[in-house]
Amino acid sequence: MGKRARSLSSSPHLAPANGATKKKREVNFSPNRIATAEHAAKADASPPLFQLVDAVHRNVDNPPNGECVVYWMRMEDLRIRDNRAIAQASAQARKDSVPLIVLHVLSPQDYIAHDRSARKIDFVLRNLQIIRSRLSELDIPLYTVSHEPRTKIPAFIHGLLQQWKASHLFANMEYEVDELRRDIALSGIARKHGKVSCTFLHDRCIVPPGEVTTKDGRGYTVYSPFLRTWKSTIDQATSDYIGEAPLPVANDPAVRSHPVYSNLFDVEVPHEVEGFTLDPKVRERMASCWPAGEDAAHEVLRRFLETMSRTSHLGVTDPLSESAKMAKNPSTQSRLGKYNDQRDRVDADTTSRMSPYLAAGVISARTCVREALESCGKKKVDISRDTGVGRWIQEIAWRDFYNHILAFFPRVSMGRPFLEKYAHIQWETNEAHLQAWKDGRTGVPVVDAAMRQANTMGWMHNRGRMIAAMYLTKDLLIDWRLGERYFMEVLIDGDLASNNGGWQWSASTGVDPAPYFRIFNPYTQSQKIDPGGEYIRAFVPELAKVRGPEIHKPPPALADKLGYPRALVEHDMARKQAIERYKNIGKK
Ligand SMILES: Cc1cc2nc3c(=O)[nH]c(=O)nc-3n(C[C@H](O)[C@H](O)[C@H](O)COP(=O)(O)OP(=O)(O)OC[C@H]3O[C@@H](n4cnc5c(N)ncnc54)[C@H](O)[C@@H]3O)c2cc1C
Repeated sequence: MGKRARSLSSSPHLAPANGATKKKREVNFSPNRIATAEHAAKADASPPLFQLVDAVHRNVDNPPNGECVVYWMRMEDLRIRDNRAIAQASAQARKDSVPLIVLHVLSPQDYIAHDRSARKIDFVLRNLQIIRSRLSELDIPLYTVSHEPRTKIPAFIHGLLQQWKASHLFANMEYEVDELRRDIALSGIARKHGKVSCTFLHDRCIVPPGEVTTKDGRGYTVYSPFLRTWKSTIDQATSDYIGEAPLPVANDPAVRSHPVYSNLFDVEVPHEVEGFTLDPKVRERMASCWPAGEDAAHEVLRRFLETMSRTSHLGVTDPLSESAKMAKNPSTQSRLGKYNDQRDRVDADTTSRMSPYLAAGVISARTCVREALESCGKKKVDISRDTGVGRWIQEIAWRDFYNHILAFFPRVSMGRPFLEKYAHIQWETNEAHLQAWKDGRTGVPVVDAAMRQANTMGWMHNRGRMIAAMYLTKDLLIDWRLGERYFMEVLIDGDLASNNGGWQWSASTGVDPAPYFRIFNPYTQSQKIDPGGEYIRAFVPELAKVRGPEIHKPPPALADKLGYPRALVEHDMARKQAIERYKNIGKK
């Protein structure tokens, strides 16, 4: 984050709904939340990604012989398969006939600065535990270490590299401002000492930021032309963009008796990080809804590609619990095959639910696209609006798009609206309304079902996210950043680029946003995405017995009788007020 101009006010600690057992750790650390317009403009003028790319070009070319190669696995990188940095690190280690060491740094201050949810940290640890044992089978140690303060991480890493006599470090890039600046700092230290070559690779997106640009080299800010160029870029070298990176090769088992490296095998992955402890019941529920590990991620994907959707799986379920029904013709009948028509329905598992795995890098976006195309017998990337696979790949392209925005316009990760003119909208500061929204007690059933789905599962359907976000920002006129932060605190798939993109779209402050005057009517949305009310009944038990259209908008007398809250605001009035507020920026 950049220097703070002001911080956001909201409830001082995590809402209990997210399962964190206590207030975030008592550390003397208060990250800056909102940069000034000047700092944001400065970052946009010289995006740190391009400084890092430049630093990589000025890397130490021929480092002195070392005794190991290090791969630094980040929290969005939690896999061994199809991972470019570990593949290159392994190739370098083989070339130099030295062992490969894998490093993971837990950084609690970064978790606080980025509003990481305790659920996400738990998911990271669960995945690391599996990775550790997989790597151990290859005689590769995974060394997990916690470090504070976060500003000292570059020097700390460099110290470790020296201690281990490493010649090379490889890592996949993270596109958030703080992380880019951290890597630039490490590159600088390494160059100054001249002993270690640090290589940062593009791996998160299908097409790296910087490769899909307008004719004059700028980042696209509208999705449709981005998508067309994205596809034509991939078509020029499909296997380069979606081909699989090789697996790492096993170390010589002699590494287990090395005086220094042998000890690294003994270091276990912790079961929790202080301040991010989950209530045991929530932990169990998260582990059941989101089983960790690459095998689980691949199986979740396989089922999406080959099996039919289930109404029994609209909510809290183990995605691998019962055998899903195989589609006779997967390319038209599977969840992928029907994605084009069914993706907006919230009353079954119509979408892939891959987001926690993609956000933590438990599976690569390349693998998802490759396997989706293979399942339909396609060789070229399909982005057609008329096929399930085409529509689904368009969603993966949205993920790329928002990452490109993050890289080209760092302001969005500095708490600033993409459209600076909206910085001065006068938001309401109604704590009771904000809390009701968080708790799923707004009195609008579809909004409440969506929020309770997030609170219970750590995940929400895309339509639910759009409706809940639009409701907070337009009906309640509450600052989108408070919603953005709450989603990060409660979701297991919290991802800065997609979350910020989604919030700024809903608040009409972002790239290619919903125009401010086109405000969702949550009641008509509800009828479209949950026509029979199954989704609402699953998450809002007060309404479990309501049948017919009243489920979408219970009359006040019925709501009172059932102990369900009355609507906080009247939608038509709220809509008019929001349009006025957006038209007259700065005025209440
Ligand atoms: C307000 C708001 C907040 C959001 N916050 C997040 C977030 O923190 N993390 C996150 O991963 N996604 C976020 N999204 C995007 C989207 O809602 C989720 O990616 C999607 O619901 C995940 O479900 P799925 O895996 O079944 O998606 P599918 O429909 O199966 O799509 C496949 C994948 O494509 C990507 N994708 C799909 N839709 C989008 C989108 N609109 N923008 C970017 N990528 C997309 C995701 O990686 C997803 O897993 C947000 C959207 C909104 C409107």
